[in-house]
Amino acid sequence: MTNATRADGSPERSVSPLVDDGSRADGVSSPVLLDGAPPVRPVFDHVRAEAAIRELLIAVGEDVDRDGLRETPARVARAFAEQFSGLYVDPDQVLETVFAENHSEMVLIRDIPMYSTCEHHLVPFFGHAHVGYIPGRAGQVTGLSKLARVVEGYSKRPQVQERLTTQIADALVRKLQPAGVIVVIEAEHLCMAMRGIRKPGAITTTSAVRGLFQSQASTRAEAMSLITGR
Ligand SMILES: Nc1nc2c(ncn2[C@@H]2O[C@H](COP(=O)(O)OP(=O)(O)OP(=O)(O)O)[C@@H](O)[C@H]2O)c(=O)[nH]1
Ligand SMILES: [Zn+2]
Repeated sequence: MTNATRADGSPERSVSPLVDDGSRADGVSSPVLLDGAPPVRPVFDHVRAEAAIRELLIAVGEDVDRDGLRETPARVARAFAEQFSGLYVDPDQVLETVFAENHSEMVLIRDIPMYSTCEHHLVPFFGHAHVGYIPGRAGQVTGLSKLARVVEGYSKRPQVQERLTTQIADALVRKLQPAGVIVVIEAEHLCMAMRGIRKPGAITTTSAVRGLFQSQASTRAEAMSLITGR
């Protein structure tokens, strides 16, 4: 990865920001921090994950050699690799697919199912993402599935809901140069439901608005009425 800087002195993104730039002395590749994004590793270390899960089961007092648990470390490692698969892709790259449709009105996908992992407790938070944008002057739109793919790429990481919401909005701004972006996420956090404060059913709503959705209350209200169905 290059360490170039922009004219204003801020760090330049490398062309392929998910490329790692070296290894630590212990042979573990070093994470790369990208503008506040979580550390990005080039590959999931299955061997290490399996060993760690085995240790965790021993720590809780389980017999890791009993029938039901023998395959569990490998299974959980595979499950974690899937849960955190967004660390190994660049969600922005899917937004390279654009069409010149000369469409200048709002495009909004409501109720995109979303599953992520709370980075504080490593348990799921899940719900729905609503993602909308107003094409920029060029009138370019992206593929509808690509909006859901961006949600997928950023949610399959250790996350907090606020950062997830912001990252999706900022990716759309970066790649589509739209006139406006709105992202709303509604989610239930299992760390608040199954443990701790134990409030199942409590829904957290976060939003990130950019451009016209930020500057025009009527545009934001129109999007919100489409999102809430009211
Ligand atoms: N802002 C924000 N907080 C989150 C999110 N997910 C989990 N949390 C909170 O992170 C906090 C971590 O608090 P700590 O006091 O460090 O951890 P804890 O002792 O396990 O806290 P409790 O959950 O209150 O038992 C908790 O208040 C969680 O509810 C998120 O997406 N956004
Ligand atoms: Zn949590």
